[in-house]
Amino acid sequence: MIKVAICGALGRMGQTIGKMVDESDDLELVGGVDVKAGSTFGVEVFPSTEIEKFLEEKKPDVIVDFTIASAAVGNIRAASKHKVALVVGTTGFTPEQRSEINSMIEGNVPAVISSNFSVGVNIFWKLVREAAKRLGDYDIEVIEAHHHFKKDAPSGTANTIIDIIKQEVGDREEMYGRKGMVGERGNEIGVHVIRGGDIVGDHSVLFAGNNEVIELSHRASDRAVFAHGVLRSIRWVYGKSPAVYSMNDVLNL
Ligand SMILES: NC(=O)C1=CN([C@@H]2O[C@H](COP(=O)(O)OP(=O)(O)OC[C@H]3O[C@@H](n4cnc5c(N)ncnc54)[C@H](O)[C@@H]3O)[C@@H](O)[C@H]2O)C=CC1
Ligand SMILES: O=C(O)C1=N[C@H](C(=O)O)C[C@H](O)C1
Repeated sequence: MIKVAICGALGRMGQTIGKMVDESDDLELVGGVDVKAGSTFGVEVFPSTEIEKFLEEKKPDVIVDFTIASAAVGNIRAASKHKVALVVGTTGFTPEQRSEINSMIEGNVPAVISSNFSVGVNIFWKLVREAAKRLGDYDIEVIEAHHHFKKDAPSGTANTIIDIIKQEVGDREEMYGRKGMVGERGNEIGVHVIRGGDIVGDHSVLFAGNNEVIELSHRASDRAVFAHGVLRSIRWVYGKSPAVYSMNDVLNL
């Protein structure tokens, strides 16, 4: 059995992942960490101030982090110090935070980091790359929509979409919305963020040219789609060599 712990255990994703781990035959949920102590699926949740005590007592094989960027950096630091493998889904990192995370992980622990653990989104990203390779002269717009409670914008998935597009078409300015007399469109990437209701996670990319538009879209209907990818990543990362990995490694894409 692989021993699993969850940082953000009492959150939306923490609860979804915890349920799936609890129901699995080969993974054991040994505990969680959250802002306040509590319990989840019959195991203890330690307060975030006691994460090192938690790691020393529960000795997980893999720790999953779905918290908030400012917290995840500290959680990853503790896991790396205690040589615990990582699966990190938290988004909203600054470039500086991402660089610090990579340096803490390299040489210490194996870690799968992804802004989106859905298999479908990882295939969607490949389709976006193929389209961007061939439609660089089209006007490109990125749209994402999420639930009322999401704290970061644009989504980590949308940021990954933008990174992929830039890798294929070259560096372009990002234009977050438009208002007033903005004049003729420039060679920017338009980015539009929708927040409302209980939208799980929708992403679209428009390639708009003369007389045609190609639209690529992905829609998540339940957080279980992310949790499935997380469990695949837990099973994959266990025993791997220390390095930063992505879902491309887990899915062999
Ligand atoms: N990569 C992916 O596939 C996905 C990523 N996410 C990302 O996961 C993160 C969490 O999303 P949700 O679960 O919806 O948020 P949430 O707000 O429901 O849960 C976050 C949890 O982390 C806890 N927390 C805050 N600081 C902490 C700390 N220092 N230590 C431990 N726990 C702490 C909060 O109390 C809360 O329970 C967000 O960044 C979101 O963008 C969400 C879904 C899928
Ligand atoms: O906060 C969420 O809910 C999600 N966040 C991730 C992101 O920021 O891309 C992944 C998914 O879209 C759900």
